[in-house]
Amino acid sequence: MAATFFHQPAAGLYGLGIDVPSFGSSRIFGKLLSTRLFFNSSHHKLHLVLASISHDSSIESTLILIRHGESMWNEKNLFTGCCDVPLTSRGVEEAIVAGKRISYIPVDLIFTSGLIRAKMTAMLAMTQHHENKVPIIVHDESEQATLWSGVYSEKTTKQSIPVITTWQLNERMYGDLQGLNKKETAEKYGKEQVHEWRRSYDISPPNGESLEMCSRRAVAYFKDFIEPQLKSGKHVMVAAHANSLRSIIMYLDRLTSQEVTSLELSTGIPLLYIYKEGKFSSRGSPVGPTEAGVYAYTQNLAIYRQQLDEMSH
Ligand SMILES: O=C(O)[C@H](O)COP(=O)(O)O
Repeated sequence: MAATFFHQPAAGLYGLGIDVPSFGSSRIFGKLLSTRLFFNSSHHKLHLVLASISHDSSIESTLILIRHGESMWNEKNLFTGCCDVPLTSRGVEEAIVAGKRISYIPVDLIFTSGLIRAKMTAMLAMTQHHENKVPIIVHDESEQATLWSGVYSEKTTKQSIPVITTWQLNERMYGDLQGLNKKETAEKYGKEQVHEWRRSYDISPPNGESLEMCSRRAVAYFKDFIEPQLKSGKHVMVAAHANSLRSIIMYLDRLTSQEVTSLELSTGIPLLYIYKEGKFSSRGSPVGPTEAGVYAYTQNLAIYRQQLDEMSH
């Protein structure tokens, strides 16, 4: 049995992870049952999370998932994976348009990958939000980094949105394909082979991560750090990548490994989910700054929007 302590101060989460080997299994070390004990400092509550979590039926929270805008390697049609390249000017524009589309959807907390294209997308999108809160990247890589980035005004803190960056939401590691041209690679290895590397669930590109491997870290992170926030009523935006998001959507929409192969995500299109009574429901994508889309609004979102409008008049 192994116990690990972990913390995400910005998310108000401290945890003790205990891995218990499942006895009786022939692969005794192969399967682990994970128990987590969470201390949610913002709510001063201790949560023991064992397999399932009790649901507060009054809580409704929103989850926005957004793939980054066009990157400079998307434009050149290169396999990018974990290479850290910025947005093109078109990608910047996409992020701003995405921001307009979600400008009336509440955001209390932002998670991004560790890669600049996702961070840029989140920050640019938030410049359009009607609540005018300031997204601030949390630096907790060392004690000193935490100390030196302290904010000492309660009022300013209330007007801020913590942005938590984490490698677990990074794009799948594309192995030996990183930096290669997608079209040329298809010509060299055949369209079918390349399609298999790009879209199959459990086949990995040479020396890279399959979607299944990517989902093991991205979905685990989602369950351990993002879901508890939604369950406590926080509204969350996640800015990440085609494949880390495909794996999270596979989990949220309960897609099979077959169904996920045809899931494609465009750059810069925000997707909205509502968390309520222990369930996630997809509400599609908000259409624009003045229109949320027929399926997007819940009553709570409509009230939030009305309050923002009243504040600005
Ligand atoms: O990493 C990349 O090249 C893209 O962001 C995603 O690529 P894919 O569509 O080949 O999975």
